[in-house]
Amino acid sequence: MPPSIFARHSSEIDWCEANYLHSEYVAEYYNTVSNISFLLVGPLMMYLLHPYACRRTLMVHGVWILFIVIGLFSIYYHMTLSFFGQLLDEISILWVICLGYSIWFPQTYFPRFIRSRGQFGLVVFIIAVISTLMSFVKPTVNAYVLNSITFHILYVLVKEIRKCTNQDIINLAIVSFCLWFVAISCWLSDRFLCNFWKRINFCYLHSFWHVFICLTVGHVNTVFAFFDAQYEIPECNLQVQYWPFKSTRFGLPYLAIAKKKNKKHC
Ligand SMILES: CCCCCCCC/C=C\CCCCCCCC(=O)N[C@@H](CO)[C@H](O)/C=C/CCCCCCCCCCCCC
Ligand SMILES: [Ca+2]
Ligand SMILES: [Zn+2]
Repeated sequence: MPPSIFARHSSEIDWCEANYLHSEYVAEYYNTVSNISFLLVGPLMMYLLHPYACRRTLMVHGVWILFIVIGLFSIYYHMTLSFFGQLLDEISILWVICLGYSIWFPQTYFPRFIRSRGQFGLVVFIIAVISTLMSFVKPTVNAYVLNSITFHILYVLVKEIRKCTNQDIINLAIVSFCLWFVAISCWLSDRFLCNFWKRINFCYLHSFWHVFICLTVGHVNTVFAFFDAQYEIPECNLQVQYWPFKSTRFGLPYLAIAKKKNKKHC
């Protein structure tokens, strides 16, 4: 009988960190614990982006709720290394990317046959359903396909940054790129250079990936939310602020809507 998809180690991927070293219940301890970053950043971004979400769409909160879900599924996956955990982790990433695209993908790049953001969202939804079904076909390639979507995000980012004159946003885009570069280097290195890391007894790069990709998403989201707000809610006064030190450029960035007189707030 084939092993159950819920069985421990039924996933075909085993990350570099040694298994069951710190607990008999948790396969990869640091890879599991590092997902706390998703559970912290998700609710915090929901709180910080509430004024923007009220003005633009409450679906923005959906992205961060799914972000928390990624963290929870990733905890389950690294605790068990089960095939079911792997699929939950990857499918939740797919859906948060799709929701992100349907909210923030700039209208100027919509294909010609699409006439509104609603139609675009429907097309993205259909692609998400088809991709979810396809993710069962060859699960080993899922993570690579998901990572390659980043190149399309980068392409759109570069096109928008070329038109941008706001130096804060340009800096934020550069920081986002650097964070992503560190994140993907950790992911690839953990995947392909594990023997080297084992030799120097440092097998924690996948947990670093969790933290850096979490920070990348917080940063790049602020850049796309800024572009989007310029197009979609031009009447609003936009400001990039940082948590917890509002007036510095250090911390977690978010898009704030500066209050204007005679405008209704939710
Ligand atoms: C118009 C653009 C909209 C942009 C929306 C971007 C929304 C991205 C949201 C969330 C992605 C979070 C991914 C976290 C993964 C955590 C779980 C994990 O580690 N899973 C691994 C197994 O444990 C698995 O192997 C990873 C698979 C690949 C994930 C690919 C993530 C792509 C993230 C894109 C980030 C944008 C970078 C932009 C660079 C400047
Ligand atoms: Ca392992
Ligand atoms: Zn992971």
